[in-house]
Amino acid sequence: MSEQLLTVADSLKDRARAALGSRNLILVGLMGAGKSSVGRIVASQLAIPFIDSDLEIERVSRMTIAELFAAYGEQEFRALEARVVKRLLKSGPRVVSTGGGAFINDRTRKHIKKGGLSVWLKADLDVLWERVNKRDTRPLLKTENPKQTLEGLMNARYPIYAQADITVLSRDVRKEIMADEVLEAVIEAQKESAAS
Ligand SMILES: Nc1ncnc2c1ncn2[C@@H]1O[C@H](COP(=O)(O)OP(=O)(O)OP(=O)(O)O)[C@@H](O)[C@H]1O
Ligand SMILES: O=C(O)C1=C[C@@H](O)[C@@H](O)[C@H](O)C1
Ligand SMILES: [Mg+2]
Repeated sequence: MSEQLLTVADSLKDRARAALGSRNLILVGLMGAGKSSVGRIVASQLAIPFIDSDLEIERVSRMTIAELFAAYGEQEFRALEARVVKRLLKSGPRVVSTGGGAFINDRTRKHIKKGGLSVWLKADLDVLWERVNKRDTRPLLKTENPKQTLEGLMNARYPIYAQADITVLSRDVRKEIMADEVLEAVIEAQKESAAS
């Protein structure tokens, strides 16, 4: 990388870090959108802690998400998710990647709206399907036609994800590029809110 390009990359991180301040950055969106993998890179670029709410739920419960769904059902899982997300957002700055249904739950969405800047990683069906069909760990997709189920979730959830502060299109490009686009969007959002 040339010296000039290095400077541009550094200033992107620095400017995004300054724009975020002490707020949390919370990634929302459907399964496979890249919340966990892109979130981890964004946190490392900003040099702030990264936490994945699904992993935190598994850590505190000492069960996998699939086990939690099987043992207690989705409603109990959502109640636990709401408590965990609320706690994770108590202090900042952090990057918090949420589970796909977190922002859809009214209680959890309130915690997210109050707890920082939310970013929806929005992807189309084929991108999501290409990514999620490789693993069968997601309880909501254990259906006869998981691609159709995913499409149904998109239709039901996209109007709600659209309430996030920022939307970034999650495409078939390298995760590092997606992370840079999130940083750029954070800077833009701060400029817009300062101007209004
Ligand atoms: N930009 C990308 N390019 C290629 N592969 C990607 C990209 N983003 C994510 N992936 C891959 O897609 C899969 C799903 O990504 P990830 O786990 O980050 O999604 P998620 O939004 O956290 O999903 P979930 O809601 O199920 O936790 C992973 O295997 C990841 O490596
Ligand atoms: O989209 C969803 O509702 C979910 C997504 C995953 O991240 C997990 O939180 C769980 O499998 C539920
Ligand atoms: Mg994830």
